[in-house]
Amino acid sequence: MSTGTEPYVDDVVVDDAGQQESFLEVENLRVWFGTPRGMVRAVDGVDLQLRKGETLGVVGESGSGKSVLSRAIMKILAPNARVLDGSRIRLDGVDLATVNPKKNRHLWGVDLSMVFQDPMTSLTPVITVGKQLTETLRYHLDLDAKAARAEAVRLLRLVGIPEPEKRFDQYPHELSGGMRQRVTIALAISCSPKLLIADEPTTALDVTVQHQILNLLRDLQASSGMSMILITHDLGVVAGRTDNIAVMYAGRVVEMAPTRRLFSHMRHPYTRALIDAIPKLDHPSHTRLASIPGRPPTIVDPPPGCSFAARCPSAQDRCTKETPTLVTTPDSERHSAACFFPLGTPEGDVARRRNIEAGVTAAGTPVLSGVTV
Ligand SMILES: Nc1ncnc2c1ncn2[C@@H]1O[C@H](COP(=O)(O)OP(=O)(O)OP(=O)(O)O)[C@@H](O)[C@H]1O
Repeated sequence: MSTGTEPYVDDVVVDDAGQQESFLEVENLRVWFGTPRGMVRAVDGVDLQLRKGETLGVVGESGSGKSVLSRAIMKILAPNARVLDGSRIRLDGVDLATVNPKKNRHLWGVDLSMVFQDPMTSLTPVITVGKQLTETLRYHLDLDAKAARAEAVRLLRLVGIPEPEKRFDQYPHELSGGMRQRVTIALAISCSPKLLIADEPTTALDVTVQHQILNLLRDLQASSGMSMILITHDLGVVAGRTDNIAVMYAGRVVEMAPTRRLFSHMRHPYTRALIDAIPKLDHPSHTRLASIPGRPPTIVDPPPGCSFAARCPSAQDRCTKETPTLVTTPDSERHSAACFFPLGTPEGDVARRRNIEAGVTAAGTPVLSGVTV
């Protein structure tokens, strides 16, 4: 596995072609939750960009803030959430903080749409599949009953539901889990959203159905040109299906890069640990992330320093005192990492080698056996 710094020809081409404006811009987003234990810093200074028609994968362990990030973009945060001053989310040039509650209904469905892990979150159990679709279509697109029915059947067919006329009159519980998720996708795309957020859309499904649903999302994205954020624990899911990947850890993005580049030139030791934990890279779409030794840090009043320092084989004294920010890599302006000792740099390689030889990091934590330079 190369962690060298030489630029990839493909990546340079992507960079050159990538001068178009960002469609979604998230800037210094901080979402904290008031709890009896203190302030939970679920999202703590996230910067992201997504261009029109692109798919961004957001990957990280449980609790890293992926869902809170997507809910902040959708403006559906829990009541105890506090979005801190200075946070900014712009969609197609519009600052979402300036969209008033009345206009949120237009935002949901027409501009932004979401597919959740559990289809029953988005489907109402006591209303037929067809009625749920036609109500959405009539509300947002002002279609009459006949046109809405025809469009609903077309959408059910588009998402691969057999005998859509028959399914139209069925209730969600009469469908399999995979079919229910197809219905939620039909609902989510019914008003041609500009951005679709799919939050762990296949976690509740068996492997074969997972593939079908992910491929369906990919095909719909490609044919419609919408932008998509695919949130997952599963690096295999994002490996073949995204343009860029953002790796999240403890409420922050610690690395962001074009997908191929992230796998070949990862800079952050956490990204490397995630990739190393995959048993078979040649079959990534079947592979779930293995857990990384140690536990993510507390996000209630976190100590100073890099949040990954206690688990990081490259950690130095500095990492426990100062918090690294995302810095663009010298060889690709679309690749950034938040690390004082990035992989593939002389200082990063020296730090890692020294720690491995000593068996302990300068931050005082043991380096586990099996970790390589
Ligand atoms: N309403 C809330 N009140 C307090 N803490 C919350 C609330 N919602 C989320 N959190 C906390 O915010 C952190 C980030 O949660 P989030 O659901 O975004 O993680 P995630 O990366 O999506 O994890 P998973 O993959 O398990 O869903 C977690 O520590 C979670 O417990």
